[in-house]
Amino acid sequence: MIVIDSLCKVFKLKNKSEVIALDDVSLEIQDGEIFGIIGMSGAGKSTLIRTINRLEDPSSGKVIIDGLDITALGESELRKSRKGIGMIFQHFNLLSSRTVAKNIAFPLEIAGVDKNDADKRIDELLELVGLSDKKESYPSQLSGGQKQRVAIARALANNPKILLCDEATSALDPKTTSSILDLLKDIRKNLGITIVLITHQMEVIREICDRVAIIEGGKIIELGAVHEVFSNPKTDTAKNFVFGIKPETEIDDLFPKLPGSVVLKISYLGDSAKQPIVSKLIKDHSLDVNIISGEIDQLMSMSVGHLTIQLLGEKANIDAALESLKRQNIATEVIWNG
Ligand SMILES: Nc1ncnc2c1ncn2[C@@H]1O[C@H](COP(=O)(O)OP(=O)(O)OP(=O)(O)O)[C@@H](O)[C@H]1O
Repeated sequence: MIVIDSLCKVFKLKNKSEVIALDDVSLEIQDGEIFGIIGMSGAGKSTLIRTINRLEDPSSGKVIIDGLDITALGESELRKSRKGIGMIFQHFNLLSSRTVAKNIAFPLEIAGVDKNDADKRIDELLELVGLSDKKESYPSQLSGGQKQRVAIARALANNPKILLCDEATSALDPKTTSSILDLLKDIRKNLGITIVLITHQMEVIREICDRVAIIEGGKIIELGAVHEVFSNPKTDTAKNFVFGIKPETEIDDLFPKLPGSVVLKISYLGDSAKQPIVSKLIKDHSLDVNIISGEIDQLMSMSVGHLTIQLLGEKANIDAALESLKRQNIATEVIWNG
């Protein structure tokens, strides 16, 4: 388990001013979990993930991995414990003068692994990432997705228990992103390792994460199972990530401003996503329903539906409909009340 306890990071700038990149962050990440950290640019994502292997030293607070306080380690102990943590990056960071095999060999050489054992391990890793035929290629001869596969193989060379992914798919097109995310899912399933990733793409969180933390201004502002955050985002930032950054004025243009009508966003989970919610509203409460927008997100574990609808009818019927949605645990947010 990774325990991040009251972590703060303050960067002191040359002009004597300070930037608070992490502000009292506490988190627990379970073994075998795929944990996502999402935030806008400058929110503190990179700083946070880099404190887990101490590429960045925190100003205060602790990172404890399987009971070992990483923040208290000296250089040589840190080097040893880093073997248990692999990392991949947005721009792959491969050595351009080395072949694929030699890139993967690099951490094995540093760890002093015998040449025969290293060769065997390289072949296993190439098979795992589906690149056995590219063993003698150079990075410049590979596509972005293939480069990230080499980086993943290299990160896994010393059998780490944790894989840190720093915007690992941000430089890739959607199809390649999907194939890399599938590979990460397989790696978790087959090797049981813990994956911590940072991203600014909600699709990444949706496709592979079990839990997500939303970070803003160096603070965790929302944390929970992905389906919980998707079905009931609480902060404006979370809503923006979940619903997409659609200016209110854009939604405003999509419905007639009829007096007495109410416009609401509803989000519903799993089994309720399969219920005929709209037709029940019409039948049970004698309302007319105008559908303004809607989509269903397929998450790792379940589906979450989002609908923006306008209810038209008697006020008492609208109130009763809102009550019944609440009783069914369907998250609702009134965004316009005529
Ligand atoms: N070495 C540094 N020196 C000074 N300030 C820094 C340094 N590294 C990061 N910061 C500042 O700390 C804050 C958090 O930066 P960080 O890179 O962690 O954010 P991020 O969420 O990863 O952003 P992005 O998605 O743009 O990479 C920002 O205000 C950034 O300018």
